[in-house]
Amino acid sequence: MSADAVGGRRAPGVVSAGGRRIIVGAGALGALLAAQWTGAGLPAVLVARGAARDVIDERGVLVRRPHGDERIAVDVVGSIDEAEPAPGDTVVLAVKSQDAEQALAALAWRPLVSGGVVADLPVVTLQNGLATEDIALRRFARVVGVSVAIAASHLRPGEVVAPSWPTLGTARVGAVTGAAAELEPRVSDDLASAGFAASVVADIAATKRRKLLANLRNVVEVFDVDDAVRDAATASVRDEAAALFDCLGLDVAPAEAGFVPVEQVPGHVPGRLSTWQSLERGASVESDFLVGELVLLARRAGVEVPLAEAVQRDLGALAARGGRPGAAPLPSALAAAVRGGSVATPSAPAAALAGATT
Ligand SMILES: NC(=O)C1=CN([C@@H]2O[C@H](COP(=O)(O)OP(=O)(O)OC[C@H]3O[C@@H](n4cnc5c(N)ncnc54)[C@H](OP(=O)(O)O)[C@@H]3O)[C@@H](O)[C@H]2O)C=CC1
Ligand SMILES: CC(C)(CO)C(=O)C(=O)O
Repeated sequence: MSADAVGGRRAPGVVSAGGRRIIVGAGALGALLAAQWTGAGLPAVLVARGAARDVIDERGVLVRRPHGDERIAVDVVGSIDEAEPAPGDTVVLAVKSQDAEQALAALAWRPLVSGGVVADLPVVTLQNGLATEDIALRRFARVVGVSVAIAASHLRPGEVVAPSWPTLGTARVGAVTGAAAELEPRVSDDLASAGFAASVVADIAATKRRKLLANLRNVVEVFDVDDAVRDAATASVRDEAAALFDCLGLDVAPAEAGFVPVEQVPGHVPGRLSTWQSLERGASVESDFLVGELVLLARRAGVEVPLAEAVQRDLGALAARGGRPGAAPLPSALAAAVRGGSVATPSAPAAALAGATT
């Protein structure tokens, strides 16, 4: 830990040369990163809200690992101003995509302790989907995107299951514009210090498109499906998405070999991804920025993605009525595609995106 930081909180009047990681959002990734960085001696402060803030303030972050539970005291505050942001710090955005706009709007123009505003700092965007980098760029000149793969689970305030050890997951890092290019190695090193297999990639947007294809399981598994139907349905939506990217000429990074090994943690049911976790907690879901991102791209281009549309619609409606995972059947268009075994082909022309699934 740097000499000028107490926990992650800044000692009065002192600006850290290395800066602090100001993590916004105390869920699966944010609470875990705060715990990992604090444990590794890197200055970090967690901006949390609601019950998470109170629980973490009182008891620290409980990280549940394959070899046992660990409670790590972290510096937690309730607002960006309490974090006393200063030049040299880095903002790490760990909210879901649907909360990115309000979170960044609330902090961007707050003052730094020795002049300037928070938007002068670099921001690291950890979100799945494709939208957050542009949301950040609207206010921050230096944006570094990160695509994280980790089988983390967060169902209770202040508690994260991290079922892989000693490597927690993977992190692919890329500046969104040239203005942030020099930050890439440090952000990658930071994530390595937090226990991730981290590396810099040439095209973070292409990497996030690949991750979005993986995340289509997130939005399918919340319906009432067994494993076989889930996998077949995910493949159908994924093929439609891949065809869309292809048709729009959008690069998709090559697939990586799966997860780092996932081990057992007592009481934890593996394989329930972050959208499932949000629904289970009764929280808002990210689906408008996952499958909904595909719908947006398709509508802009005047093509149809009926499977993506059906999933977005039925999942949105499920969440809006406070439904829990499994409380809705697979959308009928998707069920029909699974029964018929029909999928879009990656090279399908625009018009065929709709036809291929009927
Ligand atoms: N979970 C995982 O394993 C993985 C997640 N990701 C991605 O990482 C991103 C973060 O996901 P995850 O950590 O799972 O999300 P979580 O829902 O677990 O955590 C997000 C946290 O941010 C809080 N929050 C929202 N807005 C604010 C705000 N304005 N100020 C302070 N806190 C705020 C939420 O509070 P509240 O609870 O009050 O809403 C919640 O605690 C997502 O884009 C996700 O897709 C990527 C890879 C793996
Ligand atoms: C698919 C997975 C687990 C990979 O990190 C993920 O991104 C999520 O849960 O949202």
